[in-house]
Amino acid sequence: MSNLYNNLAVLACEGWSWGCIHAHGFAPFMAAALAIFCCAWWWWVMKIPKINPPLPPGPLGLPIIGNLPFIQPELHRYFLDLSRIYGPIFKLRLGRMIVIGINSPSLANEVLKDQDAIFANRDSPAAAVAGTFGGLDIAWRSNGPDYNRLRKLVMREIMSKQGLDACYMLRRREVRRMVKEIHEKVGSIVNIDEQLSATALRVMMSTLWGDDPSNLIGEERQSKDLFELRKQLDEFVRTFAAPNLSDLFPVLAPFDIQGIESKAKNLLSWFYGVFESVINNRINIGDDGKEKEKVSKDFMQQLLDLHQRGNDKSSLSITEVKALLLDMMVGGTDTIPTTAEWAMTELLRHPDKMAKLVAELDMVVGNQTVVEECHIPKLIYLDAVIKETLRLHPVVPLLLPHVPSETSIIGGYTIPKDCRVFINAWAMQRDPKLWDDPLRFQPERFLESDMSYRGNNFRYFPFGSGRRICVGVSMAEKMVALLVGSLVHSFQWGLLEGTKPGLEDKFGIVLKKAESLVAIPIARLPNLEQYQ
Ligand code: HEM
Repeated sequence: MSNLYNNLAVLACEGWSWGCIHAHGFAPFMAAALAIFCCAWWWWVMKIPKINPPLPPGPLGLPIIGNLPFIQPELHRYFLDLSRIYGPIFKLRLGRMIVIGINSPSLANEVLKDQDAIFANRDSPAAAVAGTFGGLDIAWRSNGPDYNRLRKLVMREIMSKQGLDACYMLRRREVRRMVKEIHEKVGSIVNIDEQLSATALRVMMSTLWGDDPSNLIGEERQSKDLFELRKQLDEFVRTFAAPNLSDLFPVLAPFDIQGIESKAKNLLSWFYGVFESVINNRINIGDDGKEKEKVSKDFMQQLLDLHQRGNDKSSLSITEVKALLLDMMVGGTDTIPTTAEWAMTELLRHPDKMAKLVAELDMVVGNQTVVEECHIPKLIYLDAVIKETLRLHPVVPLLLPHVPSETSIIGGYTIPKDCRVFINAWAMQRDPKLWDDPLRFQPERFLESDMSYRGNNFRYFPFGSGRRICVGVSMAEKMVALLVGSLVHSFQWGLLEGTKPGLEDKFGIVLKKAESLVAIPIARLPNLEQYQ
């Protein structure tokens, strides 16, 4: 986003300096232009229809572009600052788009619970339409019967306990591979971010389609390997996050001035190629009875089973299968490792909490075996550590934008149909009015509480709430616990002399750490086999 703002700033400054240099000859012209501009502004402000009840308060913008030039790139902080000035509900205008910011549990409750059916819509940005098979996935699909069908299928068949249990061995294999890789580096500096990101990507790939990811792409392995996939995924997310003039000024949409839609299409066809070859591979394997037996029930198999149900209500088209694969890959590959990295950061900053977690792991898991998913329900302190991490560092800080399907009233203000509503979970989860000593990392606050990830309490909802709550909650819960539990159980972690990991974040679709976490591992477990 900052690029656009920088460009706007540069344009403004260039225009200004040009005006100054040539000021002599152009003074009357400039005065006339200024007068016309003021009239246009006045006309524009007056022409805004008076709505009753009014729109929420917010900063006054410029004609046509609205508040666009004044937006700060760290949106979660900027929205908090605005709510300090204008109150817990405020409005911005970006070109034709109205943005509503929400920063109080009672208003979040109105949007995500009382009026959930109205606010459960999404309006796919132009890049999402181009980049997700026309918005056929879950994340960008408008609310309605098709969305409900797709979501129910995924929740019932894939994210259910049985669905997730069916591919546990695939998750386990990749986590064990990470532990082995780190063990080869004991005593030296390890980039925890790199280890977690590579593992999460492998986990997502093997969970999605089972095989060893490096063998996936067959002959094209050299060019489309894991790193290429990572690069393309990053590019995909960047393309979505880029502010697009087509969204702010729909009249410009046919021209795709920034080339964002065509880039999204190119990326899509790259992923399309990968999925196509994986699906064909799978269908071929499926033809061979013997091979079929070997294939674990990964997501791909489960989705293809749904596809093969033909015209049944619960069937999926092959395009929907691909759109869902992309959704899962984008949804899971950044959020999970980023959360695990934040948890490790907080633990390394708080040796007393780390010691408590080590004690719990030693008691529940012991030192003769390794952390397995069956241990997770007994690891109460680990659960509290992850909950506290997601309170302070919710990786999707403003949720995804909710779009009302009809004009409605929230907090006594009119919220127009089709505007974008951003709910600042990050700010609420750090609000001193809602939490004692909110900036302190204190997992113990979750030991006595019944707060869950299900979005039933609007002081704490890192996965969102209502119909649009994250579909990957159960998978994320298992994966983050397995990753953090395995890192802490297998190694004792030290920091470089005189350093302490920082807490600075950088805003994006996923709120990441500004600097990667590095630390030095020492093996804790007695048997070499525990690292194989
Ligand atoms: C720590 C990990 C994760 C966090 C904190 C997280 C958080 C979120 C949040 C806040 C939303 C938006 C909810 C809303 O708009 O109200 C969301 C949506 C979504 N997430 Fe996650 N997520 C995580 C992991 C995952 C995983 C592992 C997957 C899939 C494998 C996933 C797939 C999705 C999808 C498809 C949506 C769109 C749901 C819809 O629009 O109906 N997420 N997630």
